[in-house]
Amino acid sequence: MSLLIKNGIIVTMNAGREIIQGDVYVEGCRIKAIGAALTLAADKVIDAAGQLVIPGLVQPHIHLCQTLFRGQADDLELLDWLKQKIWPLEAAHDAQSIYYSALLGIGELFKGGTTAIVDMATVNHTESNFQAIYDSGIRAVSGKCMMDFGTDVPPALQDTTINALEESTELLEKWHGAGEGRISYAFTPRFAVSCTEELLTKTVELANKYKVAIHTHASENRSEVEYVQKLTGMRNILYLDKLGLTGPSLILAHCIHLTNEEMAVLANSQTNIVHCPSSNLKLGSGIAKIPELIDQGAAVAIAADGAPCNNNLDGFMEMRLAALIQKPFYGPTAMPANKVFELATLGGAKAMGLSDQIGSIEQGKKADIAIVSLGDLRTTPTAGVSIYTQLVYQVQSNQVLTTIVNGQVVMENRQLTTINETEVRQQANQAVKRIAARAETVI
Ligand SMILES: Nc1nc2[nH]cnc2c(=O)[nH]1
Repeated sequence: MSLLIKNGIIVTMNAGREIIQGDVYVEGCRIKAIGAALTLAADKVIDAAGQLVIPGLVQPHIHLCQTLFRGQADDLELLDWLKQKIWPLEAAHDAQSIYYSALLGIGELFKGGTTAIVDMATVNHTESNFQAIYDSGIRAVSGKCMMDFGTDVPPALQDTTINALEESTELLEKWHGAGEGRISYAFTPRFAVSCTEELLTKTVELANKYKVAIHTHASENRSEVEYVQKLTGMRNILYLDKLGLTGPSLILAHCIHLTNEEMAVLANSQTNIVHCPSSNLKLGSGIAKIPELIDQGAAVAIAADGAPCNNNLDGFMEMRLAALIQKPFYGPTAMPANKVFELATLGGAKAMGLSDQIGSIEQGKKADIAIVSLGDLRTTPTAGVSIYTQLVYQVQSNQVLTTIVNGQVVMENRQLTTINETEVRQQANQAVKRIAARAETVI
């Protein structure tokens, strides 16, 4: 299958950050040629005249299993939000509800131009989560959430250490590399609050053995950090570092409450930090010191987190917020639009360990692309306006017309092609009622 995207404004994000007026030719899953007026025949031609052709957004911290809980857990701080709402709801999931929760999330992500994610599933029915990832066509790193500790964790979500690791390894063996390499496995211990030292240590051993990533939450909330300090006698990041949970194959969500020493550890080890501005504001967690981390050379990406702490999975909203929230602290020059767009594309690709595959539109890279209309009042005028300004401050996700992952068109003219939107909405509405009845949580 070949695809020719014609006459677009191609925001390449290549090393020279070239913006090229022209065409992108895709063969199979890869970008084969970029240039003005390519004369290659293709199975399918998309006219992108006057539209932006951008690398798909990469969001390396999502909880697809939580999409079904959107709107059901407002106005709580992290640990109460987990204990009172999210854990009981996750514990009440069944295989079918996970499947539709994931498809609901992925459909929303495609409609907002996100082509790749790192996802933390829940403890049970992880197969269904992977099945939805597989069926939808999204590029994803995902893993079974592991928890083996904590009095407030519902029994249904608490594994033994050995069980958490064995089940994760079985899933890895089945799903790592599936979908022609579109799917990767990551070990995903939830956070230091609900994982024993043994689980974390063995996770590192297994991740090294299988050469896969580890994804976890870290230093998101003040009480979380205090709890870990009480438990271990150490600051959270220093504890994770001691156990081997820092470095380029680590993807740490949030990283808000950090000492200078912890910031240096993260930057020097090239640990991937995923900034989730909406979630951090909504849960009242705080504001990560992203400009300082960037100045120290840290690896930073941007993501929406799960639906119940956001309540959207919208990469454009996250970019805008990531730019705006730092300016009162660091001044208006902090987080310029071109830098923010870089974090949302190349930064995410790096976090996923896929810098050589995605994050930019370059010959030989995987065809993960979004086509964005500028034909909207909010993106007018265009003359003299930086493309990055448009993308970060003005474009809204409903201006994404077409989304392509691995050369497959997963949304065209705002119609999803791999997901039946009507069915997913119906199933999601039914499933959430089932879960409510089981969860004994007021929904
Ligand atoms: N935002 C967020 N933080 C967490 N920390 C541990 N679990 C979670 C979760 O599900 N969401």
